[in-house]
Amino acid sequence: MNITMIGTGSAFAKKYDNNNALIEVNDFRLLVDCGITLPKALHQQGISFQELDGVLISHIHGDHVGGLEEYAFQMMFKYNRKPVLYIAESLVEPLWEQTLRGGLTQGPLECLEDFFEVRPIKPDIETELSPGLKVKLIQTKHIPNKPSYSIIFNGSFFYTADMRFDPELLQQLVDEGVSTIYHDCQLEAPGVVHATLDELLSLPDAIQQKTWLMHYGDAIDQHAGRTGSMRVVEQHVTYKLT
Ligand SMILES: O=c1ccn([C@@H]2O[C@@H]3COP(=O)(O)O[C@H]3[C@H]2O)c(=O)[nH]1
Ligand SMILES: [Zn+2]
Ligand SMILES: [Zn+2]
Repeated sequence: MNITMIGTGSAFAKKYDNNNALIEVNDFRLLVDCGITLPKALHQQGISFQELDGVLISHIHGDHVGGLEEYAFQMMFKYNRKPVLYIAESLVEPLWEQTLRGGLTQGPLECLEDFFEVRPIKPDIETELSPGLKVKLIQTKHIPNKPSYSIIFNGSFFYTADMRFDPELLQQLVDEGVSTIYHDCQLEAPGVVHATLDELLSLPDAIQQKTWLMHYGDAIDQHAGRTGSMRVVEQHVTYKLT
C-alpha cells in the first residue's frame, strides 16, 4: 500500500495544502478526505478526479470536505460518472444537509445520491473497499457532539485524520497490531481539538517510533530535530507502507 499526502497542512496553514491523502493499492486509488485546497493540489500532482476510484471522508470540516462540490460537479459535467463516496453512516445526512446541499441542488438533482455512489460504512467493522484494501472506521474525539472518524487500514496503519490526544487508544491499537500511525499535530498549545506536539512527545518512545506527524502548521520547519522519535510526513512524497 502506498500513501501520498496531497497536503499535510492544518486547516489554517498557507504553506501546505489541506491534510488529504491518496492511498494506492494495486490499481485502486482512494482519496482520503477532499478539502478546500484539494482540487488545485490534486491537479498540481498531475492527477484528475476521473482517475480516482473513490473518496473516504473522516468528518465534515472544510479542510476535509470543502472540495467535494467541485469533485461532484466535475464528475457529473466533465466525466459523466458518479464518484464513489465512502462515509460513516452517521455522516451521510449532515454532509448533505449541512455542507453540500446549498451548492449542488438544482432542478431534479436534490440528494447526495444524485451526485455520488454513496457507500455508507458501519464503524468498528472491517470493510473491504477493494482487494488488498480493508478499512475500519473508529469514532474518535475531535469536536464535542460532532462525529469524527479515524481510520485503520488493513489492521496495521492508523490514520487519525483529526483527533485529540488519546494515548490509551494509541497504546491499545499498537497492542492490537498497528505498526504505523499518521497523527495530526498542532504545533502550539492549547490543542483543544487536536493533539499538540508536546502531548505527542509524551508518548512512550516505542509508540513515537511508529508515529509520523501530519496536519501541521506553517512553522513545522522550526521544530525540525525536536519531534522526538516521531517523523514528519512530507506532502507530495509517496511512502510505501507494509
Ligand atoms: O472548537 C474549535 C473548533 C475549531 N477550531 C479550529 O478550526 C479548525 C477546523 O478544522 P480542523 O478541525 O482541522 O482544526 C480546527 C481548529 O484549528 C478550534 O480551534 N476550536
Ligand atoms: Zn482538519
Ligand atoms: Zn476537524
